[in-house]
Amino acid sequence: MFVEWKDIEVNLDSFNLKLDLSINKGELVTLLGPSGCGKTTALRIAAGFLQPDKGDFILDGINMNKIPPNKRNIGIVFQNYALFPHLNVEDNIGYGLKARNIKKSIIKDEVNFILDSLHLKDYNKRVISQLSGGEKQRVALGRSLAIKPRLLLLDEPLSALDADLRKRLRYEIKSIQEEFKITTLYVTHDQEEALTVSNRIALLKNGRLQQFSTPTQLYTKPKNLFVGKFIGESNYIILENRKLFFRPESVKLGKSQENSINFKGEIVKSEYLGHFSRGVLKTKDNLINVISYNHLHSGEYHVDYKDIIEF
Ligand SMILES: Nc1ncnc2c1ncn2[C@@H]1O[C@H](COP(=O)(O)OP(=O)(O)OP(=O)(O)O)[C@@H](O)[C@H]1O
Repeated sequence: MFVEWKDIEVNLDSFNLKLDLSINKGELVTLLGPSGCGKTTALRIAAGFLQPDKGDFILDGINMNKIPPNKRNIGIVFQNYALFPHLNVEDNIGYGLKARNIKKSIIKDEVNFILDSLHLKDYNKRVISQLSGGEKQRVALGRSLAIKPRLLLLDEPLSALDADLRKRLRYEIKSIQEEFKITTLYVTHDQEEALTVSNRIALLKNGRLQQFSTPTQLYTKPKNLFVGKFIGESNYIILENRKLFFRPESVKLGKSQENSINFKGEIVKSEYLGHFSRGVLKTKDNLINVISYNHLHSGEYHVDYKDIIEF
């Protein structure tokens, strides 16, 4: 394992985090979960801003517990940029290299390479105050990449940006992360962001890891109801004393003969969204969310057993 939170325990006033988590080299892992679940706490342990009460944080085989933040060679990007306003773009990106007394000509080449990768070619002399939010965030990313960190920590890096820009930048972050092959811990409370950028997602609730798996596994094979409901849309109904969980897209039109549960009902709510429709099917006992590529209408529906999880 390249990065490891090993038997970590943190006790804050009214919060307790227990964490065992590891990241492979070159992997992007997202910490996801509702507000207050402990995402930032886990990240602060990695950065060295917080000492765990128990356990070890290990990076590349070395126990980091006693190593101060500035000696860990970890890059961090926060949501609020934290750039130096009095320095231009190239000096911001080259800052960490200059502090390491690296030759000017080497810094220049490195900064240009990074600017190129971040689609910020020729931005060298631009002043920070005149950049857009997205550009500032790319410069912040560039500054962390320049020091060739062993681990990159991204703490809600896109939350200060508008929805469109967030979508564009998350793809950019992913492709840069892959290009630089940089091991990354990404913290977000946005499930869509987590699903699109991650190799694996660690979903936390109240300081406990609920599931650690690929986005597909998390969506299709949630280990408990919390995970199932947190990711995507879902149905959870009780039928003949059985608690059944299934996704709206698993509800299919028509009656099925075998290995499925049949419903008969009326579509009481329906939205046409172009390439698909979303609606609510009212049966005798339940309201069931339905998503379909066809227009929705009242009648017989079924869900195959293979698409149902019993919790
Ligand atoms: N220094 C501290 N002293 C006491 N309690 C703290 C401290 N820092 C954080 N907490 C508490 O620990 C819990 C977890 O906080 P944390 O910031 O890790 O959550 P989070 O998952 O990052 O939430 P958010 O998405 O809102 O940022 C919260 O209940 C918070 O109030």
